[in-house]
Order: sequence, then C-alpha cells, then structure tokens
Amino acid sequence: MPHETLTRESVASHNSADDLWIIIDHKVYDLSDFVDAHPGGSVVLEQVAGTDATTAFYNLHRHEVLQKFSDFCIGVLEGEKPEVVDPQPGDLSVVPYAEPLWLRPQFKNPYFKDSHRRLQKAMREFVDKYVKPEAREKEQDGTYVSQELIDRMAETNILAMRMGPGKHLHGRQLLGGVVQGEEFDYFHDLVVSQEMCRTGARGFNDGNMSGMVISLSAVHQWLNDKALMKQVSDDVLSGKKKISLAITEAFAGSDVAGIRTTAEKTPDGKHYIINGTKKWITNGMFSDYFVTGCRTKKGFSVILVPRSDAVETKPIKTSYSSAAATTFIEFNNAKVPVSHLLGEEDKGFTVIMSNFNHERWMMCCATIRTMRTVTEECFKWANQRLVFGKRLIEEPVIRQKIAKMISHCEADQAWLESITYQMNNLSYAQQSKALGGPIGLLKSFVTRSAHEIADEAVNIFGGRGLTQTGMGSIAEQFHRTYKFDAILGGAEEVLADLGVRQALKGFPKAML
Ligand code: HEM
Repeated sequence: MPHETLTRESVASHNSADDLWIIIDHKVYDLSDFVDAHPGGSVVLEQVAGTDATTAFYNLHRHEVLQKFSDFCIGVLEGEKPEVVDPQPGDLSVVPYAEPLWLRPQFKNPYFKDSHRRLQKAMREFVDKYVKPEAREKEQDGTYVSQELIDRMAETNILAMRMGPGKHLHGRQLLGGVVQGEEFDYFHDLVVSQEMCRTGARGFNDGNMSGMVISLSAVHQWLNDKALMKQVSDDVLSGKKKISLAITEAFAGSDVAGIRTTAEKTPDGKHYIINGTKKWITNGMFSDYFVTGCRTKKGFSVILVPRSDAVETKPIKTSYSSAAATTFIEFNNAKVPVSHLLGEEDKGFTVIMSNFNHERWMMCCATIRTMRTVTEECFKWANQRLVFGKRLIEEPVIRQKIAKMISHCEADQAWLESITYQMNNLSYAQQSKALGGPIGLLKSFVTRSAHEIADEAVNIFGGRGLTQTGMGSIAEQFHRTYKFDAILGGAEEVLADLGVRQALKGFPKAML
C-alpha cells in the first residue's frame, strides 16, 4: 500500500534501469527490482522510466495485474487521487451491462427478493475470495479441484445449494444463514449458478463438482434403497465422496438408446454385473460413485456403481482444461447389488429425462452469465484501447458489435428468468411435461448467442483474442470453450428439435 507522498519532479529523477520509478493512476511504482522480470521486457519500462505511464499501462494490461503487483507501489502523488476503479472481492461491476438488470441499482425486477440479493452478495464474496484464485491456477496446470475448496463449499452448504431447491436443504444454514433452506427457490438456484461461473476458468468450472450436480439429483429422486440414498447424499454433500454421471459412450452421445454398456443379473438375482465403456464423463477421474446408464434385459436402466478394481478411469484431453477431469471409463465385470438400481429396471429413460431439465437450465444460467462477462471485457477493452489515435469504441463498427453482444445477453437473461418463474410455480410433474421443450429451445438459442458473442469478442480483441494470457484471455478462453455448452447436456440441434417436437404434441387437430 502507498506509504509516501511524492511529487512528479521527484519521480522524474528515478529514470534509469537500476533506479526505475513510474506513475500509474496517480500512484508511484518502484520497478527497479522488476525490470528484468517484466514479461513485456525491460526496454519498454526504461522508455517510460520517471514518467506517467498510465495510458501505456492500461493499453496493455488488465487492472488485476496492478492489484497482483501492488507491493511495488511506494506512494501517491501530492494533491492527487487515484481515478481508476479498484474492484474488491464481492463488488458489483460498475461497467454498463456487466451485471444483469436486477443487480443494477436504477432498475426494478419482479422476481428477485431480499434473500436473493443477500445470497448474491455472499456468493460473490465467496467466489472472488476462494474459488477464483484456485480456478485460475488449476485451469492452467490442469490439476483437480482441491479438497480444501470442496470442504469450504460443504461447510457453507454451497454444495447442497447447487443441487437446487428441495428437502436436502431443509434445516441447513446456507452461507452463514443468508437464506433459509426451506425458502430456497429456483431464483436462489439461478443466483448460485450465475455467481459460481464467474471464475474465467471454464474447464475448472466443470471440474468443480459439476458431476455431482447432474448425478446426485437422480440419486435423491430415484435410488430405491433409501438408507443407501441417505448415506451417499451425506457423503457427497459433506465433500467426503465424489460422484459423476456416466451415460455417454463412444457408441452413443445424445442418442441414449444406442448405449452398449450392459448390466446382467447374477443367477441368484442379487447383483448386476456391469460391462462396457463410458466416454466424456466429467469428474470421472476423482469420482467414488458413477450413476451409470446400462442396457438391461428389456431396455435401459440406471445403476449406482461404486468405484472398485473393476472400474478403470483414464483422462481424456479436450479443448478445455484437464481440471474438468473428463474421463474414459471401463467397467470390467463390476459387481453391484440390485439395491443400487435407480427407479425401475428397463425404465431408466424416465430417470434420465427427469434430470435433464434442471441440468440444461443450469447450463443456460452459466452460459448467459459468462457471455455477459465476455461482453464486459470487450466493452472495457474497446473503451481503453487506443488505435489510430483514438479509442476503439469511437469506431461505429465496434459499437455495433457491442450492441449485438449486449442484446444477446439481455434477451437471453430475460427468457431465462421467465422460465425460472415457471419452474418456481409449476409442480414437478407439470414442469416435466411442459418445460422440456422450452428449456431445450432456450439452451439451443443461448449457445447460438454464445457463438455470436465468441466470434465478435475475438474480432474486437484481435491478436489478444487468440492469446491465453493477458488482456484478451477471457475472450480467447470463451471462443475455445463455448462449444462445450452447445454439446454437453444435449446437442444444440437435438434440443431445438425437441422444442419443436414437444410443441407439435399440443398442435390443434383442426387445419388452421
Ligand atoms: C506496475 C507496472 C507493471 C507491471 C506489474 C507489469 C506487468 C506485466 C505483466 C504481468 C505482463 C504479462 C501480460 C499480462 O499477463 O497481462 C506484462 C506484459 C507487458 N507489459 Fe507490463 N507491467 C507494468 C508496466 C508496464 C509499462 C509501463 C509498459 C509500457 C510502457 C509495459 C509494457 C508491457 C508489454 C509491451 C507487455 C507485453 C504485452 C502483450 O504481450 O500484449 N508494462 N506486464
């Protein structure tokens, strides 16, 4: 932190490679010991030694670089005050359109109440303090979410909240009591999803227990052995055990009917013997349980398979970080008691389908929020980047691009909130019947928006949009990874088709 009051004259005399001070935003930085370590080289620093380098700095660096190297700051200038906004953990962004409408102070919203706002604030602080730093690190080195972070999410009941509203939240203190488990609704769920994904680390986000989110819900609802259900739920929500959903195979992705993993009953009828492979299983590398789709005698069934010597897991390299723990699994005569069956034998489609609405809706929450972060990055960059002697935003073509990006974010968020309202007010049975189509259409539209936004973002950032570190890193990552949202949880075209096919079921018989 600044501890001296200095003058521009005194700074000017520190202008050599050995004794190098610069001014950034009315503060003085002593870079003498950093010159040789500077990733942009020593020459550029020597060129600005002793001067005000604010414009040069912000033309090339994210503000967080300055926060990271704040120890170099030795003082402030006499009679001057810093002007650049210095965001702190938990802060809302002040950049226009960087927050959804309900979080902007000048607007009203019919859906969000005080408890949603309290939860949003607490979640943002938690994510900024504990999730973001780890996420950025793991995204780079490809290692898995730490047990320390999992324990923290378990203690605060974030793990339990991520499963959405339900009995599993009753009686729990959520993030120190900002919301009661009994009042937790789908708008709280939306808040948790949209805050969790603000890490700028797409692979890590999936690595951070997303396997649990899409599989434990099926265990809660469908595992017939209630004592086993409670034990698995307690173990997972307390962070002791990990779980993932193992449906897709090399043989079958969205076409669940084509899967080849088999579950055959032993002659005494007490066990299933499971054989086959699974591909693209998120979190599989560190999972203790696999909610596994299998072919049984007359159809498709879902069975909870614990890790054992008969279950082998290998990492799959994908275009996002290995931190997601994307896995190839082989079941080689894995023996599981029949009490591990979810729902009825041969009627596993009901189990899987009932899970899909929430999973797809959650993916929409995260994609829309990430699109907004990318739009914010572009808006900030266009506003500060100088080209041909003026700011990028002064070019009408750039403003057109930003307008398009903002419009996608606002439209998609409004549609999402409207669907969330339906989820809050329809019974589970009504939701299953009526919302599959609309959520499918929403997800397929959202990932088309993501496609547009990724495309524009890279063009706005230019070479930086192709570079994994520095100013354009968020845009680069989004462009590299947005397709995960278009494929995972149901491919874009399949979901669009589902939306229309479901609508056709309600089509009037009369010719119109
Ligand atoms: C407190 C002062 C500074 C710190 C802590 C700092 C730190 C960094 C860091 C960490 C990077 C790597 C890129 C990134 O991750 O964003 C970088 C790149 C760079 N820096 Fe600095 N820097 C400082 C001041 C300056 C100044 C004043 C200039 C120019 C006059 C400059 C020119 C550059 C250049 C040209 C690059 C390469 C940018 C690119 O590849 O796009 N730096 N700096």
